[in-house]
Amino acid sequence: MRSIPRLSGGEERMDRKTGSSFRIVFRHLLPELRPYIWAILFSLSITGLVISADLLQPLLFKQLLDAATLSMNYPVVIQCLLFLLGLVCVRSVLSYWEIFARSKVGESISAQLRRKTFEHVIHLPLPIFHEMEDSALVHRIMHDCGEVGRVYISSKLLPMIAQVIQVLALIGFLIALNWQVGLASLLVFPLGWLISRGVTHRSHAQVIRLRTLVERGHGMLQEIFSCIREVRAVGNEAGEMRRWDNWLQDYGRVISRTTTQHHFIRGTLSRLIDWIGLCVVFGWGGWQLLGHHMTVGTLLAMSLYVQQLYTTLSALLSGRLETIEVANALEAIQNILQRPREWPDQGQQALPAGDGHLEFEDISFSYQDTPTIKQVSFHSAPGQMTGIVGPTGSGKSTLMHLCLRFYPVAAGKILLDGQDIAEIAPHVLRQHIGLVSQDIQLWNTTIRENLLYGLQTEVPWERVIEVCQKTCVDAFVRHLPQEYETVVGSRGVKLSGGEKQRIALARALLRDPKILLLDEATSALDALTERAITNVLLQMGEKKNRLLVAHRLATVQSADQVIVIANGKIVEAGDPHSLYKQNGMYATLYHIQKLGEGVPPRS
Ligand SMILES: Nc1ncnc2c1ncn2[C@@H]1O[C@H](COP(=O)(O)OP(=O)(O)OP(=O)(O)O)[C@@H](O)[C@H]1O
Repeated sequence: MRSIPRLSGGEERMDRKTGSSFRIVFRHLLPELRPYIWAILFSLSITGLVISADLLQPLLFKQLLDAATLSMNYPVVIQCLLFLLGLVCVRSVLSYWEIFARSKVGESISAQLRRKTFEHVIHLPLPIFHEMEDSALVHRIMHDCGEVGRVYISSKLLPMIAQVIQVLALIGFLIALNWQVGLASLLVFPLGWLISRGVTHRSHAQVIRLRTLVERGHGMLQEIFSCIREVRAVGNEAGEMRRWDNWLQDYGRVISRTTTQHHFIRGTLSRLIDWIGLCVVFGWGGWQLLGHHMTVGTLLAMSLYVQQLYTTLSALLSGRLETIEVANALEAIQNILQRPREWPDQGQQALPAGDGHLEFEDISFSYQDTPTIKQVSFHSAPGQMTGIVGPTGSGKSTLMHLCLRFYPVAAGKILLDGQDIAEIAPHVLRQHIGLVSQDIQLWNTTIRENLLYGLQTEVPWERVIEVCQKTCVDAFVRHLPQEYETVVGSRGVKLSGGEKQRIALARALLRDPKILLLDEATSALDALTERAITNVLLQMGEKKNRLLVAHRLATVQSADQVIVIANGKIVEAGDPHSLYKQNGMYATLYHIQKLGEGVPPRS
């Protein structure tokens, strides 16, 4: 049997993270960066110009001060001042374009990653959606992909490349101006690097914990808001508040530690190194100045270079934390992208010729390791209505889902017009099977758009109205202020259960499928509406193959055959009348439901 792949949760994934974050980032990011190579080069060349302006500035100050203090050459002073003013203006313009180019690359990569991940996720097999929280998938696509492109690439990675070049150039300038003072000022760097390494190492665990916490917080909120009726109904607002308070406490603890460490590296530590560096320059430089081995201009230029150097270095060092974060985000995205898709376009691209003859041949299926369907065999022909009844949890819905290839069968075959459905491409198969499931999902849009959702061909509006009249949709829609343009709310919250069922039924019929699968599709309807809809289903008798799961035996009274399932096995099968006469499970269910107070169904 094909096993259903497991997708590990956030915590599990974080714990097994090893190796250098930089290696992970580069391995996963290089292929994403390739299409933007020209934009990146453009951005880097502008950054190069900005850095050149920054490097030129202390030299101009040196020139200015030396001209003023040594030779009293005021025209040179004025020239230097004007040049400095021009340089600041040019640098500002360049800086705008630098940020623009970087943001463009970052945003484009975020969009590309989001598209790729969404495209992959939407094709993942259903079991993955059962195992993974929706909020985790949303977090991957919205937060992680954004973090990688918008935050990391545009604000960290591209500047980091430039910063490395800038550091090398600054060291060169310092040594060129005065190699002894220059080298001495660099001695502070290893100290800063060691401290930052220690802090970063400790921060790693915090960063991982923070990510997991944020994801859990999103999941909790999503769950509470989507179950708000249940929360209200049992009056558990205070309980949810306590849950949320606990989360806030945990989050507060971790975020304050992470932020402190982050600011410690960025602020305190960098300022400390900065100060020590300046002390070295001014101490030794001042000494040299007194001995006339250095000019005031050189001392000022060196102090400005040292400041630039340590600001750049601290930015580089703090980038390590973001690199850890983004490595985690990239691993999480890869974890999804590596999952195999749902039988990618495998199988025949056309249905076999036929009217929709369905045959279950010795089907068995398990969710994980729990056998759910056990050697089920039956067939249903076009024009037939097959009722499927049985105790709750016996596997009725699962049978419907197997028809749609939501899961692969473990043993046996389901044949559609003689062709094993495992050989038909899922999207082709599903175009010809209409499903109305127990758990009806409507989109937060108009009734009209919900009715037309997913239709591959244009359907005339008259046909839509005709179907809506038959399925009793039109009757209630006409009473709504905006009729078919009424927005139904999130998951159809503004409609009653029965109204949602009618819309779902109309939507399935509009697809004009060969096979119609109705899983408790009329359970929320009143007896009169249910009868009206059952009549419609009966009228479709000449063409369609209809499978009807129902708890109310009245729903399957007119079925051509009824399959009774218990514990994943067929225990009885036949037409309703003969089943009743067998005095087995069907008859027991029948009596329990007191259908007609013991009057047998029509023969
Ligand atoms: N995604 C899933 N993962 C694991 N087990 C599942 C999953 N879906 C259903 N099951 C289990 O499989 C069994 C059959 O479920 P199924 O929904 O097919 O029953 P059913 O007969 O349609 O029930 P009901 O009449 O209550 O709708 C149940 O025991 C259920 O708990």
